[in-house]
Amino acid sequence: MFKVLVSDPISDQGIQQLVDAPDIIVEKKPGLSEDELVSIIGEYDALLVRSQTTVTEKILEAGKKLKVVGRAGVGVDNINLEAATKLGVIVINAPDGNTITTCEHTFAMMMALARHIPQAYKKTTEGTWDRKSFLGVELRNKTLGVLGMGRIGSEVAKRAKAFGMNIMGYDPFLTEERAQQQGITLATVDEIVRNADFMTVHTPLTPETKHMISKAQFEVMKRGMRIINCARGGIIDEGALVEAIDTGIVAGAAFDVFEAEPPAADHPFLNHPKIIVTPHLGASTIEAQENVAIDVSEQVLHILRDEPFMNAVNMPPIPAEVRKVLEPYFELGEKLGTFIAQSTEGAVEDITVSYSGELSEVDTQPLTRYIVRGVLSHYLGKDTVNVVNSMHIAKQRSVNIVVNKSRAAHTFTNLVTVTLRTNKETRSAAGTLLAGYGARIVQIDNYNIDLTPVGHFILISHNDKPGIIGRVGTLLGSNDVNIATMQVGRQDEGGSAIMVLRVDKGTPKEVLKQLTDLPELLTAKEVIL
Ligand SMILES: NC(=O)C1=CN([C@@H]2O[C@H](COP(=O)(O)OP(=O)(O)OC[C@H]3O[C@@H](n4cnc5c(N)ncnc54)[C@H](O)[C@@H]3O)[C@@H](O)[C@H]2O)C=CC1
Ligand SMILES: O=C(O)CCC(=O)C(=O)O
Repeated sequence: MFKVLVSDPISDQGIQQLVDAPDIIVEKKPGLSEDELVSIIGEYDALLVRSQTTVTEKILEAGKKLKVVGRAGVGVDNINLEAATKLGVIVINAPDGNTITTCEHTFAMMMALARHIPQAYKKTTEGTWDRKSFLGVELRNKTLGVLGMGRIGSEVAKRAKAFGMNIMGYDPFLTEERAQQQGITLATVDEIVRNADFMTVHTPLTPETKHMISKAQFEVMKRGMRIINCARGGIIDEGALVEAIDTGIVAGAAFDVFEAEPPAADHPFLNHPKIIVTPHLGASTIEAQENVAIDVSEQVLHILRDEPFMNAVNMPPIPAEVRKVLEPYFELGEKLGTFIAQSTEGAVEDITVSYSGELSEVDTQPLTRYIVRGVLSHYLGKDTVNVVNSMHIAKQRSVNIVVNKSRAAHTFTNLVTVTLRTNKETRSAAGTLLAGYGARIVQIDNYNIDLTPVGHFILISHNDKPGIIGRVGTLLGSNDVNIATMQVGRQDEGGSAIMVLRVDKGTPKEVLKQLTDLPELLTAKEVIL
Protein backbone atom coordinates (compact mmCIF):
# COMPACT_ATOMS: atom_id res chain seq x y z
CA MET A 1 0.00 0.00 0.00
CA PHE A 2 1.19 3.51 -0.83
CA LYS A 3 0.17 6.52 1.23
CA VAL A 4 -0.46 9.85 -0.48
CA LEU A 5 -0.72 13.08 1.50
CA VAL A 6 -2.69 15.93 -0.07
CA SER A 7 -1.60 19.04 1.80
CA ASP A 8 -3.44 21.74 -0.20
CA PRO A 9 -7.04 21.96 -1.41
CA ILE A 10 -7.00 19.90 -4.63
CA SER A 11 -10.02 18.94 -6.75
CA ASP A 12 -11.77 15.84 -5.39
CA GLN A 13 -12.79 14.73 -8.88
CA GLY A 14 -9.22 15.18 -10.06
CA ILE A 15 -7.74 12.88 -7.45
CA GLN A 16 -10.55 10.32 -7.70
CA GLN A 17 -8.32 7.85 -9.59
CA LEU A 18 -5.92 7.87 -6.65
CA VAL A 19 -8.74 7.43 -4.15
CA ASP A 20 -10.13 4.52 -6.21
CA ALA A 21 -6.77 2.79 -6.68
CA PRO A 22 -6.67 -0.40 -4.60
CA ASP A 23 -3.01 0.08 -3.68
CA ILE A 24 -3.29 3.74 -2.59
CA ILE A 25 -4.47 5.40 0.60
CA VAL A 26 -5.15 9.12 0.19
CA GLU A 27 -5.17 11.42 3.21
CA LYS A 28 -6.17 15.09 2.93
CA LYS A 29 -4.60 17.39 5.50
CA PRO A 30 -4.60 20.96 4.19
CA GLY A 31 -3.08 23.90 6.03
CA LEU A 32 -0.31 22.14 7.98
CA SER A 33 2.71 24.11 9.16
CA GLU A 34 6.26 23.07 8.20
CA ASP A 35 6.80 21.45 11.60
CA GLU A 36 3.53 19.56 11.40
CA LEU A 37 4.45 18.29 7.94
CA VAL A 38 7.92 17.29 9.10
CA SER A 39 6.39 15.26 11.93
CA ILE A 40 4.07 13.22 9.68
CA ILE A 41 5.67 13.11 6.22
CA GLY A 42 7.74 10.03 7.09
CA GLU A 43 4.63 7.86 6.68
CA TYR A 44 3.92 8.95 3.10
CA ASP A 45 5.12 7.81 -0.31
CA ALA A 46 3.77 10.84 -2.18
CA LEU A 47 2.91 14.45 -1.41
CA LEU A 48 0.42 16.41 -3.52
CA VAL A 49 0.47 20.21 -3.27
CA ARG A 50 -0.82 23.34 -4.96
CA SER A 51 0.97 26.58 -4.17
CA GLN A 52 0.17 27.04 -0.48
CA THR A 53 2.50 24.33 0.85
CA THR A 54 6.17 25.25 0.74
CA VAL A 55 8.03 22.00 0.33
CA THR A 56 11.28 22.74 2.17
CA GLU A 57 14.47 20.70 2.46
CA LYS A 58 13.47 19.87 6.04
CA ILE A 59 10.20 18.33 4.89
CA LEU A 60 11.91 16.43 2.07
CA GLU A 61 14.57 15.09 4.43
CA ALA A 62 11.94 13.91 6.88
CA GLY A 63 10.09 12.17 4.04
CA LYS A 64 12.10 8.96 4.34
CA LYS A 65 9.64 7.05 2.12
CA LEU A 66 8.82 9.97 -0.15
CA LYS A 67 9.15 9.08 -3.83
CA VAL A 68 7.33 11.94 -5.46
CA VAL A 69 6.04 15.45 -4.89
CA GLY A 70 3.23 16.29 -7.29
CA ARG A 71 2.41 19.94 -7.94
CA ALA A 72 -1.14 20.37 -9.18
CA GLY A 73 -0.21 23.37 -11.34
CA VAL A 74 2.71 24.85 -13.27
CA GLY A 75 5.04 26.80 -10.98
CA VAL A 76 7.28 24.71 -8.72
CA ASP A 77 8.87 27.68 -6.96
CA ASN A 78 7.29 26.42 -3.71
CA ILE A 79 9.34 23.19 -3.91
CA ASN A 80 13.05 22.93 -3.09
CA LEU A 81 14.08 21.22 -6.33
CA GLU A 82 17.75 20.97 -5.48
CA ALA A 83 17.05 19.15 -2.24
CA ALA A 84 14.48 16.92 -3.95
CA THR A 85 16.98 15.91 -6.64
CA LYS A 86 19.70 15.23 -4.09
CA LEU A 87 17.31 13.07 -2.07
CA GLY A 88 15.97 11.28 -5.14
CA VAL A 89 12.46 12.66 -4.79
CA ILE A 90 10.81 13.05 -8.16
CA VAL A 91 9.02 16.35 -8.64
CA ILE A 92 6.27 16.47 -11.22
CA ASN A 93 3.88 19.21 -12.21
CA ALA A 94 0.84 19.57 -14.42
CA PRO A 95 1.98 22.11 -16.98
CA ASP A 96 -0.93 22.01 -19.42
CA GLY A 97 -4.05 21.72 -17.32
CA ASN A 98 -4.43 25.36 -16.29
CA THR A 99 -3.12 27.18 -19.38
CA ILE A 100 -6.47 28.30 -20.77
CA THR A 101 -7.90 29.18 -17.37
CA THR A 102 -4.91 31.38 -16.53
CA CYS A 103 -5.00 32.96 -19.96
CA GLU A 104 -8.70 33.77 -19.47
CA HIS A 105 -7.98 35.26 -16.05
CA THR A 106 -5.30 37.44 -17.66
CA PHE A 107 -7.88 38.64 -20.12
CA ALA A 108 -10.44 39.25 -17.39
CA MET A 109 -7.82 41.33 -15.59
CA MET A 110 -6.87 43.23 -18.75
CA MET A 111 -10.49 44.14 -19.47
CA ALA A 112 -11.26 44.97 -15.86
CA LEU A 113 -8.20 47.25 -15.93
CA ALA A 114 -9.20 48.91 -19.20
CA ARG A 115 -12.72 49.60 -17.93
CA HIS A 116 -12.13 50.12 -14.16
CA ILE A 117 -14.67 47.41 -13.40
CA PRO A 118 -13.66 46.62 -9.78
CA GLN A 119 -13.52 50.32 -8.84
CA ALA A 120 -16.83 51.05 -10.56
CA TYR A 121 -18.48 48.04 -8.94
CA LYS A 122 -17.29 49.14 -5.51
CA LYS A 123 -18.62 52.68 -5.88
CA THR A 124 -21.92 51.58 -7.38
CA THR A 125 -22.58 49.03 -4.64
CA GLU A 126 -21.68 51.67 -2.06
CA GLY A 127 -24.51 53.79 -3.42
CA THR A 128 -22.67 56.29 -5.63
CA TRP A 129 -23.78 56.58 -9.26
CA ASP A 130 -20.49 57.85 -10.72
CA ARG A 131 -20.17 57.71 -14.51
CA LYS A 132 -17.44 60.36 -14.87
CA SER A 133 -14.56 58.75 -12.97
CA PHE A 134 -14.39 55.58 -14.96
CA LEU A 135 -13.65 56.53 -18.51
CA GLY A 136 -11.94 53.51 -20.00
CA VAL A 137 -9.94 52.61 -23.10
CA GLU A 138 -10.56 50.14 -25.91
CA LEU A 139 -8.29 47.23 -26.53
CA ARG A 140 -8.77 47.48 -30.29
CA ASN A 141 -5.72 48.88 -32.11
CA LYS A 142 -3.69 48.93 -28.92
CA THR A 143 -0.32 47.23 -28.68
CA LEU A 144 0.01 44.42 -26.21
CA GLY A 145 3.51 43.42 -25.10
CA VAL A 146 3.79 39.80 -23.96
CA LEU A 147 6.87 38.86 -21.96
CA GLY A 148 7.11 35.08 -21.99
CA MET A 149 5.53 33.46 -25.01
CA GLY A 150 5.15 29.97 -23.55
CA ARG A 151 1.87 28.15 -23.09
CA ILE A 152 -0.08 30.94 -21.40
CA GLY A 153 1.60 33.86 -23.17
CA SER A 154 0.85 32.32 -26.58
CA GLU A 155 -2.82 31.78 -25.71
CA VAL A 156 -3.09 35.36 -24.48
CA ALA A 157 -1.58 36.60 -27.73
CA LYS A 158 -4.03 34.51 -29.77
CA ARG A 159 -7.04 35.97 -27.96
CA ALA A 160 -5.65 39.51 -28.03
CA LYS A 161 -5.52 39.32 -31.81
CA ALA A 162 -9.25 38.57 -31.86
CA PHE A 163 -9.70 41.84 -29.98
CA GLY A 164 -7.86 43.68 -32.74
CA MET A 165 -4.70 44.24 -30.72
CA ASN A 166 -1.18 44.31 -32.17
CA ILE A 167 1.09 41.94 -30.33
CA MET A 168 4.77 42.35 -29.53
CA GLY A 169 6.26 39.24 -27.98
CA TYR A 170 9.52 38.44 -26.27
CA ASP A 171 10.76 35.02 -25.22
CA PRO A 172 14.29 33.59 -25.42
CA PHE A 173 12.82 30.72 -27.45
CA LEU A 174 10.76 32.84 -29.80
CA THR A 175 12.24 32.90 -33.29
CA GLU A 176 11.34 35.31 -36.08
CA GLU A 177 9.74 32.42 -37.94
CA ARG A 178 7.54 31.35 -35.00
CA ALA A 179 6.57 34.94 -34.33
CA GLN A 180 5.46 35.29 -37.95
CA GLN A 181 3.48 32.07 -37.76
CA GLN A 182 1.69 33.41 -34.68
CA GLY A 183 1.09 36.76 -36.36
CA ILE A 184 3.02 38.73 -33.77
CA THR A 185 6.06 40.99 -33.81
CA LEU A 186 9.21 39.63 -32.24
CA ALA A 187 10.58 42.34 -29.96
CA THR A 188 13.07 42.97 -27.18
CA VAL A 189 12.02 43.83 -23.64
CA ASP A 190 13.18 47.37 -24.28
CA GLU A 191 11.08 47.69 -27.45
CA ILE A 192 8.02 46.39 -25.63
CA VAL A 193 8.53 48.71 -22.69
CA ARG A 194 8.90 51.74 -24.99
CA ASN A 195 5.99 50.92 -27.30
CA ALA A 196 3.27 48.83 -25.71
CA ASP A 197 -0.04 50.19 -24.37
CA PHE A 198 -0.65 47.06 -22.32
CA MET A 199 1.99 44.67 -21.06
CA THR A 200 1.47 41.24 -19.57
CA VAL A 201 4.11 38.91 -18.13
CA HIS A 202 4.03 35.11 -18.45
CA THR A 203 7.49 33.91 -17.45
CA PRO A 204 8.51 31.83 -14.46
CA LEU A 205 10.19 33.70 -11.60
CA THR A 206 13.90 33.04 -12.01
CA PRO A 207 17.00 35.02 -11.02
CA GLU A 208 16.88 36.38 -14.57
CA THR A 209 13.21 37.39 -14.56
CA LYS A 210 13.15 38.77 -11.01
CA HIS A 211 12.44 42.50 -11.33
CA MET A 212 12.86 42.30 -15.11
CA ILE A 213 10.53 45.29 -15.08
CA SER A 214 11.96 47.73 -12.57
CA LYS A 215 13.03 51.36 -12.22
CA ALA A 216 15.18 51.36 -15.38
CA GLN A 217 12.30 50.05 -17.51
CA PHE A 218 9.75 52.42 -15.96
CA GLU A 219 12.03 55.34 -16.78
CA VAL A 220 11.79 54.67 -20.53
CA MET A 221 8.25 53.28 -20.53
CA LYS A 222 5.53 54.55 -22.85
CA ARG A 223 3.34 56.86 -20.77
CA GLY A 224 -0.04 55.50 -19.87
CA MET A 225 0.87 51.84 -20.10
CA ARG A 226 -1.33 49.31 -18.29
CA ILE A 227 0.40 46.28 -16.76
CA ILE A 228 -0.89 42.83 -15.90
CA ASN A 229 0.85 40.13 -13.89
CA CYS A 230 -0.85 36.75 -13.63
CA ALA A 231 2.43 34.83 -13.56
CA ARG A 232 4.58 35.31 -10.47
CA GLY A 233 5.03 38.07 -7.94
CA GLY A 234 8.46 39.66 -8.28
CA ILE A 235 8.75 39.64 -12.07
CA ILE A 236 7.66 43.25 -11.84
CA ASP A 237 9.26 45.24 -9.04
CA GLU A 238 6.29 46.13 -6.82
CA GLY A 239 7.86 49.23 -5.23
CA ALA A 240 9.01 50.64 -8.57
CA LEU A 241 5.56 49.99 -10.06
CA VAL A 242 3.73 51.95 -7.36
CA GLU A 243 6.13 54.83 -7.91
CA ALA A 244 5.59 54.66 -11.68
CA ILE A 245 1.82 54.78 -11.20
CA ASP A 246 2.01 57.64 -8.72
CA THR A 247 4.21 59.66 -11.07
CA GLY A 248 1.84 59.12 -14.00
CA ILE A 249 4.04 56.79 -16.09
CA VAL A 250 1.76 53.80 -15.64
CA ALA A 251 -2.00 54.22 -15.96
CA GLY A 252 -2.90 51.18 -13.92
CA ALA A 253 -2.00 47.61 -13.02
CA ALA A 254 -3.79 44.32 -12.48
CA PHE A 255 -2.02 41.77 -10.31
CA ASP A 256 -3.01 38.24 -9.40
CA VAL A 257 0.31 37.46 -7.73
CA PHE A 258 2.55 39.09 -5.14
CA GLU A 259 6.18 38.99 -4.09
CA ALA A 260 5.00 37.61 -0.73
CA GLU A 261 1.68 35.81 -0.56
CA PRO A 262 -0.62 36.64 1.04
CA PRO A 263 0.46 40.30 0.96
CA ALA A 264 0.72 42.20 4.24
CA ALA A 265 -2.33 44.26 5.22
CA ASP A 266 -0.42 47.49 4.48
CA HIS A 267 0.83 46.32 1.07
CA PRO A 268 0.78 49.38 -1.24
CA PHE A 269 -1.27 47.54 -3.91
CA LEU A 270 -4.20 47.04 -1.57
CA ASN A 271 -6.53 50.04 -1.69
CA HIS A 272 -4.49 51.75 -4.42
CA PRO A 273 -7.10 53.36 -6.71
CA LYS A 274 -5.24 52.37 -9.88
CA ILE A 275 -4.29 48.83 -8.97
CA ILE A 276 -6.69 45.92 -9.08
CA VAL A 277 -5.86 42.65 -7.43
CA THR A 278 -7.01 39.06 -7.09
CA PRO A 279 -5.67 36.51 -4.59
CA HIS A 280 -3.71 34.24 -6.97
CA LEU A 281 -6.83 33.05 -8.75
CA GLY A 282 -5.24 32.54 -12.16
CA ALA A 283 -5.76 28.79 -12.15
CA SER A 284 -8.92 28.75 -10.09
CA THR A 285 -11.62 27.28 -12.28
CA ILE A 286 -13.43 24.00 -11.84
CA GLU A 287 -11.99 22.79 -15.15
CA ALA A 288 -8.36 23.72 -14.50
CA GLN A 289 -8.35 22.34 -10.99
CA GLU A 290 -9.80 19.08 -12.22
CA ASN A 291 -7.35 18.94 -15.15
CA VAL A 292 -4.22 19.54 -13.08
CA ALA A 293 -5.31 17.12 -10.38
CA ILE A 294 -6.02 14.41 -12.97
CA ASP A 295 -2.66 14.96 -14.69
CA VAL A 296 -0.68 14.92 -11.48
CA SER A 297 -2.58 11.93 -10.02
CA GLU A 298 -1.91 9.91 -13.15
CA GLN A 299 1.82 10.59 -12.94
CA VAL A 300 1.94 9.90 -9.20
CA LEU A 301 0.28 6.51 -9.79
CA HIS A 302 2.89 5.62 -12.42
CA ILE A 303 5.76 6.67 -10.19
CA LEU A 304 4.51 4.84 -7.11
CA ARG A 305 3.97 1.72 -9.18
CA ASP A 306 7.42 2.08 -10.68
CA GLU A 307 6.05 2.48 -14.20
CA PRO A 308 7.47 4.85 -16.83
CA PHE A 309 6.18 8.38 -16.38
CA MET A 310 6.23 11.65 -18.30
CA ASN A 311 8.84 14.33 -17.74
CA ALA A 312 9.74 15.16 -14.17
CA VAL A 313 10.57 18.76 -13.33
CA ASN A 314 13.89 17.76 -11.78
CA MET A 315 14.96 15.83 -14.85
CA PRO A 316 15.77 17.33 -18.23
CA PRO A 317 12.61 17.22 -20.36
CA ILE A 318 12.38 14.55 -23.05
CA PRO A 319 11.06 15.89 -26.36
CA ALA A 320 8.07 13.89 -27.62
CA GLU A 321 9.89 12.52 -30.68
CA VAL A 322 12.80 11.28 -28.53
CA ARG A 323 10.41 9.78 -25.96
CA LYS A 324 8.71 7.84 -28.75
CA VAL A 325 12.01 6.18 -29.68
CA LEU A 326 13.34 5.64 -26.16
CA GLU A 327 10.31 4.76 -24.04
CA PRO A 328 9.97 1.16 -25.29
CA TYR A 329 13.58 0.61 -24.13
CA PHE A 330 13.23 1.98 -20.58
CA GLU A 331 12.21 -1.33 -19.01
CA LEU A 332 14.73 -3.35 -21.04
CA GLY A 333 17.49 -0.86 -20.14
CA GLU A 334 16.77 -1.14 -16.43
CA LYS A 335 16.67 -4.94 -16.71
CA LEU A 336 19.99 -5.04 -18.54
CA GLY A 337 21.42 -2.94 -15.71
CA THR A 338 20.07 -5.19 -12.99
CA PHE A 339 21.05 -8.34 -14.94
CA ILE A 340 24.64 -7.27 -15.29
CA ALA A 341 24.88 -6.10 -11.67
CA GLN A 342 23.59 -9.44 -10.41
CA SER A 343 25.96 -11.33 -12.70
CA THR A 344 29.16 -9.51 -11.76
CA GLU A 345 31.39 -9.85 -8.70
CA GLY A 346 33.22 -6.97 -7.05
CA ALA A 347 32.98 -3.23 -6.46
CA VAL A 348 31.59 -1.21 -9.34
CA GLU A 349 34.12 1.01 -11.11
CA ASP A 350 32.48 1.91 -14.36
CA ILE A 351 29.37 1.33 -16.40
CA THR A 352 29.71 1.56 -20.15
CA VAL A 353 26.58 1.80 -22.23
CA SER A 354 26.84 1.32 -25.98
CA TYR A 355 23.98 2.22 -28.25
CA SER A 356 24.03 1.04 -31.81
CA GLY A 357 21.53 1.43 -34.61
CA GLU A 358 18.77 4.05 -34.69
CA LEU A 359 19.03 4.62 -30.95
CA SER A 360 22.41 6.20 -31.51
CA GLU A 361 20.73 9.08 -33.33
CA VAL A 362 18.74 10.46 -30.39
CA ASP A 363 19.67 11.91 -27.02
CA THR A 364 19.85 8.67 -25.03
CA GLN A 365 20.47 10.32 -21.63
CA PRO A 366 16.99 9.35 -20.30
CA LEU A 367 17.58 5.69 -21.19
CA THR A 368 21.04 5.78 -19.62
CA ARG A 369 19.38 6.94 -16.38
CA TYR A 370 17.21 3.79 -16.39
CA ILE A 371 20.22 1.55 -17.07
CA VAL A 372 22.27 3.16 -14.32
CA ARG A 373 19.28 2.83 -12.01
CA GLY A 374 19.13 -0.87 -12.85
CA VAL A 375 22.79 -1.37 -11.94
CA LEU A 376 22.89 0.77 -8.80
CA SER A 377 19.57 -0.37 -7.36
CA HIS A 378 21.00 -3.89 -7.10
CA TYR A 379 23.46 -2.56 -4.52
CA LEU A 380 21.49 0.29 -2.96
CA GLY A 381 17.85 -0.77 -3.30
CA LYS A 382 15.13 0.25 -5.72
CA ASP A 383 13.72 2.73 -3.24
CA THR A 384 17.01 4.60 -2.97
CA VAL A 385 17.89 4.87 -6.63
CA ASN A 386 15.48 6.23 -9.21
CA VAL A 387 15.75 7.85 -12.61
CA VAL A 388 16.02 11.30 -11.08
CA ASN A 389 19.00 10.59 -8.85
CA SER A 390 20.72 7.63 -10.55
CA MET A 391 23.36 9.74 -12.33
CA HIS A 392 23.84 11.87 -9.22
CA ILE A 393 24.40 8.77 -7.05
CA ALA A 394 26.82 7.31 -9.62
CA LYS A 395 28.84 10.52 -9.48
CA GLN A 396 28.71 10.64 -5.69
CA ARG A 397 30.13 7.13 -5.58
CA SER A 398 32.77 7.80 -8.23
CA VAL A 399 31.22 5.33 -10.66
CA ASN A 400 32.21 6.33 -14.17
CA ILE A 401 29.44 6.34 -16.74
CA VAL A 402 30.72 6.00 -20.29
CA VAL A 403 28.36 6.20 -23.26
CA ASN A 404 29.35 5.05 -26.74
CA LYS A 405 27.27 5.34 -29.84
CA SER A 406 27.58 3.80 -33.25
CA ARG A 407 25.23 3.99 -36.17
CA ALA A 408 26.90 0.85 -37.60
CA ALA A 409 24.47 -1.67 -39.01
CA HIS A 410 24.03 -4.70 -36.80
CA THR A 411 21.99 -7.91 -36.87
CA PHE A 412 19.46 -5.94 -34.82
CA THR A 413 17.87 -2.60 -35.67
CA ASN A 414 18.93 -1.39 -32.24
CA LEU A 415 21.25 -2.86 -29.68
CA VAL A 416 21.91 -1.66 -26.13
CA THR A 417 25.02 -3.14 -24.52
CA VAL A 418 25.78 -2.59 -20.86
CA THR A 419 29.27 -3.40 -19.65
CA LEU A 420 30.06 -3.40 -15.97
CA ARG A 421 33.65 -3.18 -14.84
CA THR A 422 34.32 -3.93 -11.20
CA ASN A 423 37.58 -4.32 -9.30
CA LYS A 424 37.29 -8.08 -9.99
CA GLU A 425 35.91 -8.59 -13.49
CA THR A 426 34.21 -7.10 -16.53
CA ARG A 427 30.94 -8.47 -17.88
CA SER A 428 28.47 -7.29 -20.44
CA ALA A 429 24.92 -7.95 -21.54
CA ALA A 430 23.20 -6.71 -24.67
CA GLY A 431 19.52 -6.44 -25.38
CA THR A 432 17.11 -5.40 -28.05
CA LEU A 433 13.41 -5.22 -28.83
CA LEU A 434 12.33 -7.74 -31.43
CA ALA A 435 9.26 -6.73 -33.41
CA GLY A 436 6.40 -8.99 -32.37
CA TYR A 437 8.44 -10.67 -29.61
CA GLY A 438 9.33 -7.85 -27.23
CA ALA A 439 12.45 -7.45 -25.10
CA ARG A 440 15.31 -9.91 -25.43
CA ILE A 441 18.77 -10.25 -23.96
CA VAL A 442 20.74 -11.41 -26.98
CA GLN A 443 24.31 -11.43 -25.77
CA ILE A 444 26.12 -12.11 -22.52
CA ASP A 445 29.81 -11.28 -22.68
CA ASN A 446 30.61 -12.47 -26.19
CA TYR A 447 28.13 -15.33 -26.27
CA ASN A 448 24.97 -15.11 -28.34
CA ILE A 449 21.84 -16.15 -26.48
CA ASP A 450 18.12 -15.40 -26.65
CA LEU A 451 16.50 -14.67 -23.35
CA THR A 452 13.19 -13.09 -22.39
CA PRO A 453 14.24 -10.99 -19.40
CA VAL A 454 11.58 -12.12 -16.93
CA GLY A 455 11.86 -14.66 -14.12
CA HIS A 456 14.54 -16.55 -12.21
CA PHE A 457 17.81 -17.50 -13.87
CA ILE A 458 21.08 -19.20 -13.01
CA LEU A 459 24.04 -17.90 -14.95
CA ILE A 460 26.91 -20.34 -15.04
CA SER A 461 30.45 -19.89 -16.37
CA HIS A 462 32.23 -23.14 -17.03
CA ASN A 463 34.73 -24.94 -19.22
CA ASP A 464 33.24 -26.66 -22.22
CA LYS A 465 33.76 -30.29 -21.15
CA PRO A 466 31.56 -33.33 -21.83
CA GLY A 467 29.09 -34.21 -19.08
CA ILE A 468 28.84 -30.82 -17.42
CA ILE A 469 25.29 -30.11 -18.58
CA GLY A 470 24.12 -33.45 -17.21
CA ARG A 471 25.81 -32.88 -13.86
CA VAL A 472 24.19 -29.44 -13.52
CA GLY A 473 20.76 -30.89 -14.43
CA THR A 474 21.11 -33.74 -11.94
CA LEU A 475 22.24 -31.49 -9.12
CA LEU A 476 19.42 -29.00 -9.63
CA GLY A 477 16.84 -31.79 -10.03
CA SER A 478 17.94 -33.45 -6.81
CA ASN A 479 17.50 -30.10 -5.05
CA ASP A 480 13.99 -29.61 -6.46
CA VAL A 481 15.03 -26.75 -8.78
CA ASN A 482 13.11 -27.25 -12.01
CA ILE A 483 14.80 -26.06 -15.23
CA ALA A 484 12.35 -24.36 -17.61
CA THR A 485 14.83 -23.54 -20.39
CA MET A 486 18.56 -23.86 -20.90
CA GLN A 487 20.93 -22.10 -23.28
CA VAL A 488 24.61 -22.79 -23.69
CA GLY A 489 27.14 -20.62 -25.45
CA ARG A 490 30.81 -21.24 -26.08
CA GLN A 491 33.62 -19.59 -27.96
CA ASP A 492 35.66 -22.64 -28.98
CA GLU A 493 35.33 -26.35 -28.45
CA GLY A 494 36.69 -27.14 -25.01
CA GLY A 495 37.12 -23.45 -24.17
CA SER A 496 35.24 -21.20 -21.80
CA ALA A 497 31.45 -21.28 -22.00
CA ILE A 498 28.31 -19.99 -20.32
CA MET A 499 25.04 -21.64 -19.44
CA VAL A 500 21.85 -19.68 -18.78
CA LEU A 501 19.12 -21.65 -17.07
CA ARG A 502 15.66 -20.31 -16.51
CA VAL A 503 14.27 -21.95 -13.40
CA ASP A 504 10.80 -21.91 -11.93
CA LYS A 505 11.70 -20.35 -8.59
CA GLY A 506 14.55 -18.96 -6.54
CA THR A 507 17.66 -21.12 -6.13
CA PRO A 508 18.87 -21.59 -2.55
CA LYS A 509 22.37 -20.27 -1.86
CA GLU A 510 23.68 -23.70 -0.81
CA VAL A 511 22.61 -25.10 -4.20
CA LEU A 512 24.56 -22.36 -5.99
CA LYS A 513 27.54 -23.27 -3.82
CA GLN A 514 27.19 -26.97 -4.71
CA LEU A 515 27.11 -25.97 -8.40
CA THR A 516 30.42 -24.14 -8.11
CA ASP A 517 31.89 -27.26 -6.46
CA LEU A 518 31.22 -29.25 -9.64
CA PRO A 519 34.34 -29.96 -11.71
CA GLU A 520 34.94 -27.50 -14.59
CA LEU A 521 32.22 -25.17 -13.27
CA LEU A 522 33.66 -21.75 -12.48
CA THR A 523 30.84 -19.53 -11.22
CA ALA A 524 27.10 -19.84 -10.65
CA LYS A 525 25.00 -16.75 -9.99
CA GLU A 526 21.33 -16.31 -9.43
CA VAL A 527 19.74 -13.51 -11.47
CA ILE A 528 16.17 -12.39 -10.85
CA LEU A 529 14.53 -10.18 -13.45
N1 LIG B 1 -1.59 32.96 -11.52
C1 LIG B 1 -1.69 31.66 -11.55
O1 LIG B 1 -2.50 31.07 -10.86
C2 LIG B 1 -0.87 30.87 -12.49
C3 LIG B 1 0.40 31.28 -12.80
N2 LIG B 1 1.15 30.55 -13.66
C4 LIG B 1 2.49 31.05 -13.96
O2 LIG B 1 2.51 31.56 -15.27
C5 LIG B 1 3.83 31.47 -15.79
C6 LIG B 1 3.81 30.95 -17.21
O3 LIG B 1 3.25 29.64 -17.25
P1 LIG B 1 3.29 28.80 -18.59
O4 LIG B 1 2.97 29.65 -19.74
O5 LIG B 1 2.49 27.59 -18.35
O6 LIG B 1 4.82 28.41 -18.63
P2 LIG B 1 5.74 28.10 -19.90
O7 LIG B 1 6.92 27.41 -19.38
O8 LIG B 1 4.94 27.47 -20.97
O9 LIG B 1 6.15 29.56 -20.41
C7 LIG B 1 7.08 30.36 -19.76
C8 LIG B 1 7.87 31.05 -20.84
O10 LIG B 1 8.69 32.02 -20.24
C9 LIG B 1 9.84 32.12 -21.04
N3 LIG B 1 10.90 32.83 -20.36
C10 LIG B 1 11.80 32.36 -19.47
N4 LIG B 1 12.65 33.33 -19.12
C11 LIG B 1 12.27 34.45 -19.81
C12 LIG B 1 12.77 35.77 -19.88
N5 LIG B 1 13.82 36.15 -19.16
N6 LIG B 1 12.14 36.62 -20.69
C13 LIG B 1 11.07 36.24 -21.43
N7 LIG B 1 10.57 35.01 -21.41
C14 LIG B 1 11.16 34.11 -20.61
C15 LIG B 1 10.17 30.67 -21.34
O11 LIG B 1 11.03 30.56 -22.45
C16 LIG B 1 8.80 30.10 -21.61
O12 LIG B 1 8.48 30.10 -22.98
C17 LIG B 1 4.60 30.63 -14.79
O13 LIG B 1 5.31 31.48 -13.94
C18 LIG B 1 3.53 29.94 -14.00
O14 LIG B 1 3.97 29.56 -12.74
C19 LIG B 1 0.68 29.46 -14.29
C20 LIG B 1 -0.59 29.00 -14.02
C21 LIG B 1 -1.43 29.66 -13.05
O1 LIG C 1 -2.58 26.19 -7.59
C1 LIG C 1 -2.86 27.34 -7.95
O2 LIG C 1 -4.01 27.78 -7.94
C2 LIG C 1 -1.76 28.23 -8.47
C3 LIG C 1 -1.44 27.92 -9.87
C4 LIG C 1 -0.13 28.45 -10.27
O3 LIG C 1 0.29 29.48 -9.84
C5 LIG C 1 0.68 27.68 -11.18
O4 LIG C 1 0.18 26.65 -11.69
O5 LIG C 1 1.81 28.06 -11.41
